[in-house]
Amino acid sequence: MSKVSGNLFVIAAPSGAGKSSMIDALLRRHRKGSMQVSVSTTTRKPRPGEKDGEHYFFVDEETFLQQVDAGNFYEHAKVFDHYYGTSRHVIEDTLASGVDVFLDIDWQGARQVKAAYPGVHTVFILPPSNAELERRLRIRGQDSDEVIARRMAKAQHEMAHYGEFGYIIVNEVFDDSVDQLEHIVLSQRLRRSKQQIRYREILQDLLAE
Ligand SMILES: Nc1nc2c(ncn2[C@@H]2O[C@H](COP(=O)(O)OP(=O)(O)O)[C@@H](O)[C@H]2O)c(=O)[nH]1
Ligand SMILES: Nc1ncnc2c1ncn2[C@@H]1O[C@H](COP(=O)(O)OP(=O)(O)O)[C@@H](O)[C@H]1O
Repeated sequence: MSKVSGNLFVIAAPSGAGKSSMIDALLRRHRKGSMQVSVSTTTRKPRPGEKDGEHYFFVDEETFLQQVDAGNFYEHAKVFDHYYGTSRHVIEDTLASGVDVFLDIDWQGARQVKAAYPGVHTVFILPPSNAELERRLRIRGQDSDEVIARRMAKAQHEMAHYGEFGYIIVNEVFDDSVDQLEHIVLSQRLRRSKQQIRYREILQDLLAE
């Protein structure tokens, strides 16, 4: 029988809640390549320090829409002013190779993935308070006051959809939050491999008769 396939996780959060730091910390705990974050394609411009193919694949709008027409995206959405999409073949090939995949996407993308792939596990990360969210956006030091005010307003839209997610993590104490995320990922992996072993046993019995 084929190898146990990877699990698919959607991880969403308002900007500044700590999602990237948590995913990075989890990947550092599991360096053997058993988990990976999908790199999305976007029409937004790269920020200083962002590398094409590492943070995003940066394309213009025409190229993005051609890729939509060609069916290259597993899901795509316009998030405020820009298009974002998840590459179909990367997801399918990576999962088939037994690696768990994390999608860092917004609530609109999460809805599409749930419809296309009912086995997906969805996680929403919340900050402990609005004041702490704003503080984290400030300590990150990337944005002006105006951009921070915009992100805080966007956060309200994003957080309104928390109820559509299967798991909620309130990222208060950082290491505890990474533990919770790790627990979700590893327990789903164990569940899947147990299931697969059980199927194997049943099939062996059935085919032997
Ligand atoms: N639907 C969808 N959303 C995405 C994708 N990639 C990124 N996003 C979301 O787009 C939003 C903006 O991301 P980004 O431009 O990196 O800005 P920031 O997260 O606000 O710093 C975030 O909510 C991301 O989770 C994708 O492939 N599909
Ligand atoms: N639990 C936490 N307590 C305090 N600071 C945190 C916590 N989690 C993340 N941070 C900090 O908050 C800022 C935003 O985190 P980041 O991972 O960039 O957020 P996101 O990817 O959700 O936009 C970073 O400076 C990060 O170090």
